[in-house]
Amino acid sequence: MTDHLVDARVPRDLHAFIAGLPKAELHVHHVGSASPRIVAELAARHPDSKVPTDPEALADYFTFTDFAHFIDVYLSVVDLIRTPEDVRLLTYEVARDLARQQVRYAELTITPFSSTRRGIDERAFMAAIEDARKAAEAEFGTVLRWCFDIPGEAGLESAEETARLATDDRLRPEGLVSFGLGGPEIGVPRPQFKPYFDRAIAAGLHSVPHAGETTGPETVWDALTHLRAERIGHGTSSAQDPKLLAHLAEHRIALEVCPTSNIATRAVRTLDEHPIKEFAKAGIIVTINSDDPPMFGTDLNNEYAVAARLLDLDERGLADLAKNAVTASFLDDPGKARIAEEIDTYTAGWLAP
Ligand SMILES: O=C(O)c1cccc(C(=O)CC[C@H]2O[C@@H](n3cnc4c(=O)[nH]cnc43)[C@H](O)[C@@H]2O)c1
Ligand SMILES: [Zn+2]
Repeated sequence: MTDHLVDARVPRDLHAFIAGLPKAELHVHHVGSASPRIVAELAARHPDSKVPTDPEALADYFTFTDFAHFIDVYLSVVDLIRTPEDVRLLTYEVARDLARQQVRYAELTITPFSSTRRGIDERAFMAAIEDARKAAEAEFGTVLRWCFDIPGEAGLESAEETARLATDDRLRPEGLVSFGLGGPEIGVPRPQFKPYFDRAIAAGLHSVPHAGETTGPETVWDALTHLRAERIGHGTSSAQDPKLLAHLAEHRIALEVCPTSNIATRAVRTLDEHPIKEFAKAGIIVTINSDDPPMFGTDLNNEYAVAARLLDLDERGLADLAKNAVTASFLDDPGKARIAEEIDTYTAGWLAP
């Protein structure tokens, strides 16, 4: 963890505990996880890009005035990824960064439409991510699975293309487990995507749309009722609707909470105003995630430290958060048991007198 991420309000030894804690991450974006080094390297290959080629300059470039600005910047990085080798390099390096944080399992959200529409051959794209996934598992021990998401603002053409890539047995990658919906929520009503989620669910994929990130609780209800969401990306505005909080808790619909993301995109004003405490009080399964870590000046370990401060957690509380992510994941049962056991063993060893 780089020093600027260490929250001085969290005891140093809790940061050390977090750094070694085996973790799972369920809400982290492929392109959004490109490190400043990788982004700068890709930008240097494409001088026509407005993306800085100096990693140090990226911190300013990754400062957003609002969510729409974030999407613009995000797409400028998407534009840098133009070949299957770019895709493989990015994916492998993201896995390396996850492994460095003791992430044993991650569901990486990928937007294939954004790459195929920019000219990357669909079969070469799938081969690139699968090569990187297998290499990462062999070399880092980190298990990756994919979520393919629809960039909702790109409309039903992108929904059709994403559903085709996710359900055609000749194309869908072995690591694909879920189907999502990303991008701006404002002006992008969820119900229109029902046919595409129905196709994905019929093909055995799990539904995990973003909702309630930049719009109200009705978007979360729509994701639940029309898209049959099993988990919700962010779900931040759920805190405005006590009936929704109770529903999420009763039906064990986990929230993929990304605290710093919500501050960086101005969806939430300050961390102390983040509704994560309301979620925990309501008995909702809270998972902690970094979303687009380099873009938001954070990493997963820092997000656990933020959660420790906001929820006043000790080591056992942090271990429970990590196990929430394992429980809510789409990893097979033996894999879940293995990581949960690792978390318990690590925590017991840390707390042993
Ligand atoms: O690829 C295109 O051509 C395109 C055209 C119009 C709109 C879009 C998008 O909106 C892409 C959004 C992109 O952002 C990803 N993302 C990353 N972090 C978040 C988040 O916190 N909330 C919502 N979306 C996020 C998402 O996965 C899409 O790939 C693209
Ligand atoms: Zn996201």
